[in-house]
Amino acid sequence: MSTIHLRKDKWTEQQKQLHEQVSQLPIKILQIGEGNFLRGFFDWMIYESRKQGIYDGAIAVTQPRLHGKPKIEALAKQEGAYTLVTRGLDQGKQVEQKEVISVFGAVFDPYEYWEQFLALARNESLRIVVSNTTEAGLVYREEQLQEGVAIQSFPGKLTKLLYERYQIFNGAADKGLICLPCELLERNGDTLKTCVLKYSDDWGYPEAFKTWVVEHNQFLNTLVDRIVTGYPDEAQANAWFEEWGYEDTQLTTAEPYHLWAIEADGSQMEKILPLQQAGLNVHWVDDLVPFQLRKVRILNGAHTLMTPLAILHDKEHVRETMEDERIGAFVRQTVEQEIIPVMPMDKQALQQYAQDVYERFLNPFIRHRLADIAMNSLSKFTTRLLPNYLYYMEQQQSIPSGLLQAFAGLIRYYKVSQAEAGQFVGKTLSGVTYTVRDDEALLQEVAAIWKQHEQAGQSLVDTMTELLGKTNIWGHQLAEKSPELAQQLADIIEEMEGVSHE
Ligand SMILES: NC(=O)c1ccc[n+]([C@@H]2O[C@H](COP(=O)([O-])OP(=O)(O)OC[C@H]3O[C@@H](n4cnc5c(N)ncnc54)[C@H](O)[C@@H]3O)[C@@H](O)[C@H]2O)c1
Ligand SMILES: O=P(O)(O)OC[C@@H](O)[C@@H](O)[C@H](O)[C@H](O)CO
Repeated sequence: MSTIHLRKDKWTEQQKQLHEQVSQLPIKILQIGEGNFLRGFFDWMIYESRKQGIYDGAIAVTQPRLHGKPKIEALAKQEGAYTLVTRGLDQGKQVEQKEVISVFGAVFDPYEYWEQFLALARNESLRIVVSNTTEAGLVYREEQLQEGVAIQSFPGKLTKLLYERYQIFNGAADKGLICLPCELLERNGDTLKTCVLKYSDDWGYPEAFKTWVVEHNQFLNTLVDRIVTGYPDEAQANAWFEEWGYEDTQLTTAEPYHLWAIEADGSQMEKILPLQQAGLNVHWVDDLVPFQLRKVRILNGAHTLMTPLAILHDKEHVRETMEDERIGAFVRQTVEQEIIPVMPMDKQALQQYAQDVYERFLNPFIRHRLADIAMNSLSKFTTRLLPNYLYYMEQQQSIPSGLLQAFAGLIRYYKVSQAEAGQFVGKTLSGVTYTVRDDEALLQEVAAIWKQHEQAGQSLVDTMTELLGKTNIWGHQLAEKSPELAQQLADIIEEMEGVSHE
């Protein structure tokens, strides 16, 4: 069967027209991240705005990691066009909508085409930089600046791009960019700005440049919310391809619900990015914190809570996990009794939000793979659940048993060994192999610690103590901060494994 770009006869007239136009439009947006989420969220929003004739820019999309090359190449091969299927319940009504999205005016690998990346700096139309590189990608990591060699990290690449732009336009006030990071980190815009300034210091960029960065560029704090489930299972994908008359390796699926809260002056921003005008659920707000706390702690917190444990129990999807009597109840109880009580907000509204979230998790049309959610679980646990755990301990003077259980699940999930270069595998409680995706250096560290337990006979408690001592993972010296934790985790893991105590 032919791929999507070879069967435009199967597209609607509007889709064909918008696709033909996109290569003629000025590039107004640089997108760092080719993943499912941005394609099912931001790119869809731009497409919706284009459809209504209220946005006339194209996006240059690049991948944030060297090894994302195959994906960006696959997207480029199909002329940047891909299918998005939105399925689920929308205000109680069942909806299923299929759209060929076409918003990319350039699709390229920035590592191979570094000059093309830097050339974006001199593009006068460029206004926005949008990113989603997961929490692991929005970090500062020391890097050397080498002439002609691509910067590895996302914030590093952005710094270099901004510096080029600053030089080309002599620090013109109107040439600053607006960054819209979508990474689920609290105050993601502030974090990005801090990284840019740190790289500027490292690379000896002048103070005047840093002033320009701060005064004439915007690093907006944003909070995204939409469950984007990516490529569906093979049977569903094949059934659709049969029906549509073309194949699409970049097909992605999403729920109808979407929300984007952005800390910015909406009256100004809508002139540049008319998202509210397009009828999208976008909120320009003065204070993102309430949106942030509610969503990251409850929705993402619940995902982070359930994922390692559910995978260890051979579950594959969120819905079946929520439907599982034991794990489903564990998730609800932990959210309601350990997460919500320590949040400084109206508890009743939070409990209602949690109920809505469970409904979204139970969406019968969505198959949200735990394996996808599991990516970079170490940093997610550290940013989403660990602060909650520590705060609960301090505030309530007791152990939050659900969060502790989730912590033990996380650590047991990371009982990995290196299968081949860059690939780390673990085994579920019933012995099924799974692959863990996380920062390679961290995985190596964790695998080395588990190896001492597995092969050198180190006790489980000592192994836990060593793991808890890793401040680079937890941001705290947990072994010292909470001396009893190693024993508690070891007990839970032993119980999980079915090892009886003497
Ligand atoms: N899929 C969703 O429903 C959804 C919704 C909201 C937020 N998110 C966030 O998006 C992330 C997952 O993205 P996705 O669903 O598009 O998955 P994906 O696997 O399709 O894409 C992940 C993207 O992040 C990049 N990435 C991963 N690790 C990185 C690292 N260490 N450094 C730099 N880049 C890295 C990948 O190259 C890719 O571009 C999660 O962190 C999640 O919090 C996802
Ligand atoms: O990788 P995470 O944990 O940040 O995100 C996985 C899911 O929690 C995430 O994809 C949610 O579905 C999304 O954040 C909903 O808005």
